[in-house]
Amino acid sequence: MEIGNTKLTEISKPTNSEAQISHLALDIGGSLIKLVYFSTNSVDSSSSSNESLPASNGDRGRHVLEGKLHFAKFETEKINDCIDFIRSKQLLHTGPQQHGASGSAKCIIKATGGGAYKFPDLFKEKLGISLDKADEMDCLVAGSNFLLKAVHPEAFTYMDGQKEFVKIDHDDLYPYLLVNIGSGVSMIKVDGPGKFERVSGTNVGGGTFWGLGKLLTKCKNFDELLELSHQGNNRVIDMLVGDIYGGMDYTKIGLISTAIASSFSKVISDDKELKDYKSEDISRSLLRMISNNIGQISYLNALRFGLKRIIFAGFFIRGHADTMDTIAVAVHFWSKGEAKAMFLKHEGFLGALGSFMSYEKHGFDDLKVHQSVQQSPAGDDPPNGELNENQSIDCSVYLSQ
Ligand SMILES: Nc1ncnc2c1ncn2[C@@H]1O[C@H](COP(=O)(O)OP(=O)(O)O)[C@@H](O)[C@H]1O
Ligand SMILES: CC(C)(COP(=O)(O)O)[C@@H](O)C(=O)NCCC(=O)O
Repeated sequence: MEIGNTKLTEISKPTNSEAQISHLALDIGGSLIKLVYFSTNSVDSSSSSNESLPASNGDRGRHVLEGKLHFAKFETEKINDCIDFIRSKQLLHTGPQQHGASGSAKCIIKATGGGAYKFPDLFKEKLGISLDKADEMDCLVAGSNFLLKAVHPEAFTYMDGQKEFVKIDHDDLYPYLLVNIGSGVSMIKVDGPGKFERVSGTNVGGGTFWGLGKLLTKCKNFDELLELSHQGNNRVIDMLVGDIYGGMDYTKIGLISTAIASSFSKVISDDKELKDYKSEDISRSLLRMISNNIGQISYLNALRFGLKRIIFAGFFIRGHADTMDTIAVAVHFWSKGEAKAMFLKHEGFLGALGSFMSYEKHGFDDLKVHQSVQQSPAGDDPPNGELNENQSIDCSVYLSQ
């Protein structure tokens, strides 16, 4: 299936049997840098590679590269690790160059996110590359549409600890609400390819969870904080409806006794200090507070525009059961089951994928990317049951001659 017309430059032929890496694109966010790059073993030639692909009339006479899309991420504060990675993987060796120009032509890499504005000099100085900026919202939407249309299994619902993959009907994809939970949160109404409006956002996002968590616990990294929340009990910190109503539900307004009436409020009446609370409990309360709040604001925005499908993405989610459960329950509760929360396997890479695909608008060749994509390996989740958002994607890149 053709997903986009991507204009990139030609890729130099491999000199050995090693994978050739090319077409690097970046999303440099407030918290994390995300990389997407393509690698191939087979560089064609129109004849040989085309034979191995489902030949449609429009594909005849094109060069075809079969390979994989790879994903990687780094903390933005450790940007030098990212630069070392790009250097060590030789991600720039076969990167985009001006068509017809010599190897010494300017090396340009597509980049989105705030860091594309903040760090151009660093990339120039350390790697000799220029960052070509792609708009963050454009990229998020392009990446989301790509994943929803071309990758299966990718989108799933999560309810009562069960994830269920959803095959999306291409004719029934739009409109939907895209909620990207990064450092902050953007809510985007998507009406079609490249047709969207950022309708809302909130500054209480993934960065808030990590920032407050770092202050209130001894956690040294995000994953540790997230992991702790698994073992925590938020009832120690949060005031529940039952705490206020003597153990009873408030049935008239639809609140059961175990619903959180007020996040963190139990600590007010406790004669305790921060050190007396377990990090596990703090982490869990924090995670539920932030996730529930985002779920509720998302639902309200879906309601504003009559949207039934809400796609949640961004690295805050991390395929984490409690996060997804809280968001899904919030959407279900507030919409009385009318709206559905959906999540993505490659949740954190929407911007980077969109950045990758944005070469079409600024390249020099008429190179087209057809992403006939399967998961690699075929749709299996890793044995520990965790969703592996870093899983590579098999695909084919078609270059017009
Ligand atoms: N290793 C990590 N370090 C920091 N934050 C992480 C990490 N993994 C996940 N996160 C969460 O993901 C958020 C960033 O998500 P992301 O979609 O990459 O947004 P941004 O583009 O703002 O960097 C962080 O605010 C934090 O909640
Ligand atoms: C400014 C941002 C688009 C930057 O994206 P991020 O790095 O957080 O992924 C995002 O943080 C955001 O939408 N913040 C919410 C701002 C608001 O609507 O109040």
